[in-house]
Amino acid sequence: MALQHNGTASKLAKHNGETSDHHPSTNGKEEAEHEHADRFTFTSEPTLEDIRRMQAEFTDERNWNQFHQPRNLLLALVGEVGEVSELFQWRGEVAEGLPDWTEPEREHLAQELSDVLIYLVELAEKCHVDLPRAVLRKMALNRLKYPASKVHGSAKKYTEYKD
Ligand SMILES: Nc1ccn([C@H]2C[C@H](O)[C@@H](COP(=O)(O)OP(=O)(O)OP(=O)(O)O)O2)c(=O)n1
Repeated sequence: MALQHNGTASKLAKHNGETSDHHPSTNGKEEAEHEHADRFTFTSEPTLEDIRRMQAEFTDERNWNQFHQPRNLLLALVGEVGEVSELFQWRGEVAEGLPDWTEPEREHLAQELSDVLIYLVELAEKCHVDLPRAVLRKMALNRLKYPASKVHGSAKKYTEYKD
């Protein structure tokens, strides 16, 4: 299912029995503060492993594995990030949900972000990084580096905190 830009996908995901990621919090107040009634959510599939497998099938069918070494994939990834940047270029700040964007513009963005994800997943595969596991480890590190009680409401980098 295509991802949608407003509450629709969120409601649809919930309607389908899917729930968004839940991170346990220590008390109900914190929970209430973090609760965003209409926060956008993804559908749960395909997983990153599904995407890895589908892209592997795509490249195998075309005998393109010979071109998909880590460095080439990194360059392809950066190129696609550039294409995402082009869509935002010269527009000024853009509000969440991209309210002023046309449907073709939204679809173009969805395609370019998908290209980024596809190359990112394949780069991780070719570097033998188990991306879903790695992101859990990294998020755990981020939580340690930026304790909510210490940094709440501040966007300073962790090196800027005196302690
Ligand atoms: N050697 C290639 C070429 C393409 N693709 C796949 C992965 C990307 O999802 C998409 C990239 O295709 P293009 O290079 O044609 O880039 P765009 O789709 O962004 O087209 P354009 O550059 O015209 O916007 O196709 C791939 O895996 N390996």
